[in-house]
Amino acid sequence: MISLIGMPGCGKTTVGRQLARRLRAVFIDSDRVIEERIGCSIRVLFEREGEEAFRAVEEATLDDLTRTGGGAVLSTGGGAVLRPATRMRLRERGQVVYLHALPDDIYRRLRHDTTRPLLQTKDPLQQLRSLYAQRDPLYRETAHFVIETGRPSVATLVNMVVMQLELAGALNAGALGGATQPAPSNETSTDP
Ligand SMILES: Nc1ncnc2c1ncn2[C@@H]1O[C@H](COP(=O)(O)OP(=O)(O)O)[C@@H](O)[C@H]1O
Ligand SMILES: O=C(O)C1=C[C@@H](OP(=O)(O)O)[C@@H](O)[C@H](O)C1
Ligand SMILES: [Mg+2]
Repeated sequence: MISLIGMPGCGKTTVGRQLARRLRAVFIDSDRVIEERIGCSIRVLFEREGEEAFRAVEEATLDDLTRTGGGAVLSTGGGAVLRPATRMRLRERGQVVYLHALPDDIYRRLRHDTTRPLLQTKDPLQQLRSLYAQRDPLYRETAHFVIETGRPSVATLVNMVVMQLELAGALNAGALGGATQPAPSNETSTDP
C-alpha cells in the first residue's frame, strides 16, 4: 500500500487519485470510506458528536484499510497521524509519502472551502499554522518520503512520487503488499 499523508488541502486526495491511475492501482480515500460507514458527512459527525468521535472511527477505518488494502493507493485525512497506533500501522504496512505544504499555500487554496470542519474558524490561517506546528513532526516521523508541494502541478507531483518510489525499489513486485488492479472501475470512492 502507498499512503499519502499531510495537512488538509496539501493534495492527498487529488494527487492520490492520479497516482493510482498511473500505477493501475485501486484508489481509496479514507474520508470517503468513513462517510460511507457513518452514513453522513464528516462535517455533520463533527457537529453532532465532536472531533474525538471522528478520530475513533478514523483510527478503526485506517486499521482495516491498511490491513486489507494490498497494493492500493490510500489518501488519508490530515489528522490521521494524530493517533500513535495509526502512525505505526501506516508505516509498517506500506510506503508512506508526506505531501509537504506550508500553511500560507494551503490557505490560498482552501479559503473558500466549507467542507473541512477544523478550518471553519474566524482565523483559518492561524488555525493552519497551529495545526502545522503540531503535525509537521508527526508527518515526518511517519513518512518514508517527503515531497515538496508548493508550486508543482498535480501531474508533476505524481511524477515526483513515482520517481521516489522507484528509486527506493518500492514499486517492485510484492513491495506494496498486494497485486495492482486496473484503476478506473475500482475506485472505492470519489470526491464530494
Ligand atoms: N499541486 C496542486 N496545485 C494546485 N492545486 C492543487 C494541487 N493539489 C491540490 N490542489 C487543489 O487544492 C484543493 C485541496 O486538494 P485535496 O486533494 O482535496 O487536498 P487534501 O485531500 O490533502 O485535503 C483542491 O481544490 C485541489 O484541486
Ligand atoms: O486535518 C484534519 O484533521 C482533517 C482533515 C480532513 O481531510 P483532508 O486532509 O483530506 O482535508 C478530514 O479528515 C477531517 O475534516 C479532519
Ligand atoms: Mg482529502
